[in-house]
Order: sequence, then structure tokens, then C-alpha cells
Amino acid sequence: MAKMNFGGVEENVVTRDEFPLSKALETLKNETIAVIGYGVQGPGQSLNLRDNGFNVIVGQRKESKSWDKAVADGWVPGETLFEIEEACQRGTIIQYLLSDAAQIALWPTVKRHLTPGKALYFSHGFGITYKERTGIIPPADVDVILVAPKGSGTSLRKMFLEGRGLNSSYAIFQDATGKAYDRVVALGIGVGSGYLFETDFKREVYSDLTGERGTLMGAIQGLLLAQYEVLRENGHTPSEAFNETVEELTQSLMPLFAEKGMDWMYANCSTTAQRGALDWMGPFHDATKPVFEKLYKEVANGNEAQRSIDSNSQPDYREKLEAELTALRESEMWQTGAVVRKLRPENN
Ligand SMILES: NC(=O)c1ccc[n+]([C@@H]2O[C@H](COP(=O)([O-])OP(=O)(O)OC[C@H]3O[C@@H](n4cnc5c(N)ncnc54)[C@H](O)[C@@H]3O)[C@@H](O)[C@H]2O)c1
Ligand SMILES: CC(C)(O)[C@@H](O)C(=O)O
Ligand SMILES: [Mg+2]
Ligand SMILES: [Mg+2]
Repeated sequence: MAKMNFGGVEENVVTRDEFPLSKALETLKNETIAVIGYGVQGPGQSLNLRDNGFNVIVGQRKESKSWDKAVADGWVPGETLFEIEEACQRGTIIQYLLSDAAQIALWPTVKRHLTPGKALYFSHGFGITYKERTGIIPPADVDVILVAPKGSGTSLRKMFLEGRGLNSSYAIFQDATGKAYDRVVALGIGVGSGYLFETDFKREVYSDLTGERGTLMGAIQGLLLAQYEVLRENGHTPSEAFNETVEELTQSLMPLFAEKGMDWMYANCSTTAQRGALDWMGPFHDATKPVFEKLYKEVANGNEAQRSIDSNSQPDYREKLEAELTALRESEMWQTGAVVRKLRPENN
């Protein structure tokens, strides 16, 4: 394990140089990796593992669109694609990639097949950390490990195909076999991670729920909408409001700070922009920090997890989410976005 200095703080990380794919393949050569669930992470992780040469099977409900997608992706019913229970029985490593709510419902089935020496793998600390709410309590004689890619399974796959890697955290909750570290790191490399950083299940779920509700999804949606509304209310056209709020951010400025940092983005803007942005950063920070503090508290006290379990356990949760996403897609702002994207020269 390499120690790296992150802005003055030392952390344990695992790089591909230190734990190459050949070592990962050797570590898992006698394992059958059963990827349970073929939603967003399931395809990304299983296809990357398969292309990397691991022995992988998929477990998915037969009467589902995801089963058909798995067949279309080359998984063969009866050979590499099975009903969930059969895949759990065949796997020596069970990658539990059902939705967090479905993990609760299917737990009795999975638990039945966690015989001594197997490994139970998660990509989220949710089920274990909130065990009083989920009832997910693994037997003591299996390894319980986590690799959490820091991004969508769709990006994990796309970046793999581009020869890149999405960073992931890893954690060990239970090392029953003495092999948990090698297993978790080999799987992290196998699914296509860039580098791996160490965490535990609780820190993973607290940071992940905060991040997706915060800057990654919820906060950015709220922030962009607020600016778009103010511009529109003051007579700016949809085109001007959208370009000044979203298109410039994703197409011009975000790539600059992705490439070389926030200061590099500043350095490539006018001194007028730099002066004003540095001045207004403070008020925006001060207005939002209390919201982030409230969010973190709601995550840490379990309320966020309970809300998610309650709503995502309803039989019609998919339809309800789809209705909200449709309203978002049909809003003026995102209808404008669709036209703006169509007008990108590369899309013509
Ligand atoms: N979506 C991501 O990119 C992402 C990123 C990092 C971590 N994670 C974590 O990975 C895990 C999987 O997330 P996901 O977004 O891929 O899941 P998902 O919501 O896409 O669902 C995965 C699978 O669960 C199945 N499923 C749902 N309800 C079921 C039920 N009642 N019975 C049987 N199967 C059922 C679906 O058919 C689907 O194949 C979660 O722990 C999540 O927090 C997800
Ligand atoms: C892709 C995300 C937001 O990072 C993940 O945490 C999820 O839950 O889908
Ligand atoms: Mg998440
Ligand atoms: Mg996440």
C-alpha cells in the first residue's frame, strides 16, 4: 500500500502500478464472481471484470428489462446469466449490486448462500452501516468488503473502454478468511478503478449520501435553477440564461478545472471575472454551508437512509421517480438545454 501526501495529509492508497491487473487475476483465479443486479453498477462492474479476464457470472430477475439487457450484452442464460438465487449459490464472491432498497428485500435469499469462506461485496456502506434499519447482518465466517466507484456505473464502463479509470474507495468490514485485503483490492482493480483509497463502511455511506445530495446532484441542480430563474425573471432569453448558467460551465470552465484545478480555470478568465468571482465566493459559501451541515446531520442520524428506504421500497417507486424526472426534462430550462446540445457543431 502506497502512502501519498494529499495537500499535507498522508493517506493509504493502492495504485495500478503497485497492484497490477496480473496480480489481481492471480489473486482471484479460483473465484467465481457473482454480480447480483444489472441496473447501473452491475453492467459497468461485470463487463469490466469480464473484459479484464475474470471468471464472472450475473444474477438478475428473469422477468425484467435488465435481464434482456444482460443477454444483449453477451451474458448467456444458464452459462453466465442466472436467476439471483442460483448466481448466489454458484458465486464464491457475491457482489451485491441490487438497489439499496432491494438489498433489504433479497437479503434472506443471499444470506442462505453465504457459506463459510465466501465474500460478500458491496459498492455502498448503506446496508451494513444502517443495519438496524436494513436487517443486513452477515454471518461471521464470510469476508465483508466494499469497493465504491466514485461515479456512475455508466462512467465506470465508458472510462474503462477509453483506457481511463474511475477512482474508488475500498473497505473491509469483516476479514474472516485472512484474504479480505487481497480480495477487495483485486476486485477494485478488476472493476476498472483508477486508484483506490481506503475508507470504512460508515465513512463511505456518510460521504456518498452527502455528496450526491450536495454538490454532485442536489445542490448543483438547485444552484443552477436559482441563477437561471433570476436571469429569466430579469428579461434574459432562455438561450442566454442557459448558456450563462449550464453550457459554459460544462463545456468551457469545468474542463479547465478538471484538467488543472480551480486556480487554472480562474487564470483563464478575465481579471474582471476573477475579481468578481473571488468576492462572491464568500456569500455563496456562507449561504450554503448551513445547508450542508444540516444535510450531514440528517445522513448521520439515519433520517436520510430511512427516507430512501421508505420511498424506494414502495411497489410504484420507479413510476414516481420517472414522473419527477419527466417534469425536470420538460421544464423550460432543460428543454432549452436539449436545443442547445443539438446546436453543438459536433452534434450536427
Ligand atoms: N448507480 C451507480 O452508478 C452507483 C454508483 C456507486 C455505487 N452504487 C451502489 O451500487 C448498488 C447498486 O446500485 P444501482 O444504481 O446499480 O442499482 P439499480 O437501482 O440500478 O438496481 C440494480 C438492480 O436491482 C434490481 N432490483 C430492483 N428491485 C428489485 C427487487 N425487488 N428484486 C430483485 N431485483 C431488484 C433491478 O432489476 C436492477 O437490476 C447500490 O448499493 C448503490 O448505492 C451505485
Ligand atoms: C453515482 C453516484 C451519485 O456517485 C452514486 O453514489 C449513486 O448513488 O448513484
Ligand atoms: Mg450513492
Ligand atoms: Mg457516489
